[in-house]
Amino acid sequence: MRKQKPVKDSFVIMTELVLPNDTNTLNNLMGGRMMHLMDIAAAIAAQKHSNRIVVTASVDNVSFREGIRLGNVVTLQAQVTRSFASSMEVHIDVWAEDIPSGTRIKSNEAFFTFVAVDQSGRPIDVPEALPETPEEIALYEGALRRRQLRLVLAGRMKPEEATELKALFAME
Ligand SMILES: CCCCCCCCCCCCCCCC(=O)SCCNC(=O)CCNC(=O)[C@H](O)C(C)(C)COP(=O)(O)OP(=O)(O)OC[C@H]1O[C@@H](n2cnc3c(N)ncnc32)[C@H](O)[C@@H]1OP(=O)(O)O
Repeated sequence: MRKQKPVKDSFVIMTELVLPNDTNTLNNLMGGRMMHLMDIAAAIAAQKHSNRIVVTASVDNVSFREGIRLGNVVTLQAQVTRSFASSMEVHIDVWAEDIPSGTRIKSNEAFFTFVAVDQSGRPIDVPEALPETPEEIALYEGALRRRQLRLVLAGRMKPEEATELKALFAME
């Protein structure tokens, strides 16, 4: 039987200060720099779940809703939502805080997929993920649908095999 682990055991919180080297000419945090931070935080969550080396397989849509300013404190919170055979979906929330004014805004969120690999880079099975809270259960239940969508978009699944997606769009 596959080992089981509560999703909360993978929780990661990472805090960074936006410095001049991280910004564009408008003093906003550059998107690529933010993606880098998100990749690291989400990868650590996947490693905590799998106790394995992980590689980033894909990143779902990331929209930059609000610019993050020079001097802001960026907080990233990542947690595994569900695991499949060797892959894990990780949800990540990004917050920006301006400490002098006491304001804190949610900048963006995203889903990353990581694959656990052995020393030769071959995919290897990971523990099952157990959601407990209502929020964790909602993310767990949506994960199969999101997996099918990203695999179809990556050309790794035929649309007709995406049963969860078909059910979503099925008309009475
Ligand atoms: C020694 C330890 C030190 C630790 C110290 C601490 C470090 C502190 C942390 C810092 C960590 C930084 C982490 C950065 C991590 C990178 O940036 S890694 C670099 C970027 N990523 C890569 O180079 C990955 C390159 N791609 C690959 O290696 C292979 O395509 C993959 C992803 C392993 C898949 O291999 P494959 O042979 O195609 O395998 P296949 O059996 O078809 O699929 C395996 C799984 O991948 C899934 N998959 C494949 N493609 C996709 C896709 N496009 N979308 C979603 N899922 C996919 C499949 O659905 C399948 O899932 P399961 O059904 O098994 O659950």
